[in-house]
Amino acid sequence: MNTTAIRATGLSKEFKGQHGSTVRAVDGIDLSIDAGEVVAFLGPNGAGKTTTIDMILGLSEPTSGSVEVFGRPATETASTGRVAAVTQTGGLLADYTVEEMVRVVASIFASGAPDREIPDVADAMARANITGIADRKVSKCSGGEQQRLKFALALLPDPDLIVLDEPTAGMDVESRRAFWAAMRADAGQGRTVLFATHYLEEADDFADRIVMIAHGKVVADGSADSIRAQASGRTVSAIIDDADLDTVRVAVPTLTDITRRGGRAYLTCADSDALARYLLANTGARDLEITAHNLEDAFVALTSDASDPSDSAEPFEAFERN
Ligand SMILES: Nc1ncnc2c1ncn2[C@@H]1O[C@H](COP(=O)(O)OP(=O)(O)OP(=O)(O)O)[C@@H](O)[C@H]1O
Repeated sequence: MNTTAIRATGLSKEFKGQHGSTVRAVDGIDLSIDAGEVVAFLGPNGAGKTTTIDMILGLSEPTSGSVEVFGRPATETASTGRVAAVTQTGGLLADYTVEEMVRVVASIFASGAPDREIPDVADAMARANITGIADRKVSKCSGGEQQRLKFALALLPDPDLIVLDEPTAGMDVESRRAFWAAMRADAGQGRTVLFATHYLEEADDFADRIVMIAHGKVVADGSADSIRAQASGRTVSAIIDDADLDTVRVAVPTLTDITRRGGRAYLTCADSDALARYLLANTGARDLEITAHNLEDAFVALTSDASDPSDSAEPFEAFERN
């Protein structure tokens, strides 16, 4: 049986805005995350990711609704050492070396909870891939190295849940890759991982499940593949003549788009299987190809559906692979 790591019910958070207005940063989120899942919170700027994460970490209280972590209110679980966080900024001492920093935090853990196992400094450093920079001053570490150091610190209490708020924001491609390589090496060992990101490919590459958030609401939830399909179906392309295309238009009312490019027709439809069957059985269409829309298409479609016209949130950031 799966254990539930995080359960949010009607989770909402309001802030006071300018001129007495109210900002509803999180707007009725229902979410259940099982222990061992690796989940990405994907959403544009201002979507409500950080506000939700802060409530999961017990750093702020919901205005309404609730969030439980391992079956207890998030604010209680926060003090148990079962949850650790990697934040974007702060938390490091510039004059220490990397290893000194890890040892200091490990000793704080050891003295604060004598009944817990003594943190294994060497193991946390190896997992976060910072053993090779053990003697480097924190102030001399790149942004990516500092994030890996924070990751090592987060691993010290051997938490059951690790929460990362845009851990690779502002990193170059190499640093981002090294960070995720360290994360990946640690995943798959039963730890629950929740990370917020703007980067579509990061969510696609690393998460088992993507929870897409826009305007404080969950607009899609599933594997990257299911979100691609959910957003706008699939495209069926084929070599087909105009007369056959006319019959398809009439016979398949769920067709949403037809374009012609380079001798092929591209047909978009919610039920690509039914469309393909029709084309093969009733027309002279040949060389059929069915392609899922990419995650960027899905992201734009889903977040713009939930959009507030007065809001000018950036859509997303592309992720450079090379
Ligand atoms: N302390 C606060 N006071 C007032 N408004 C706030 C506060 N914190 C967040 N907000 C607003 O709540 C909304 C959600 O913000 P949040 O930081 O959770 O989004 P986000 O998805 O994490 O964005 P980003 O990707 O830019 O970090 C935004 O409109 C933001 O301006």
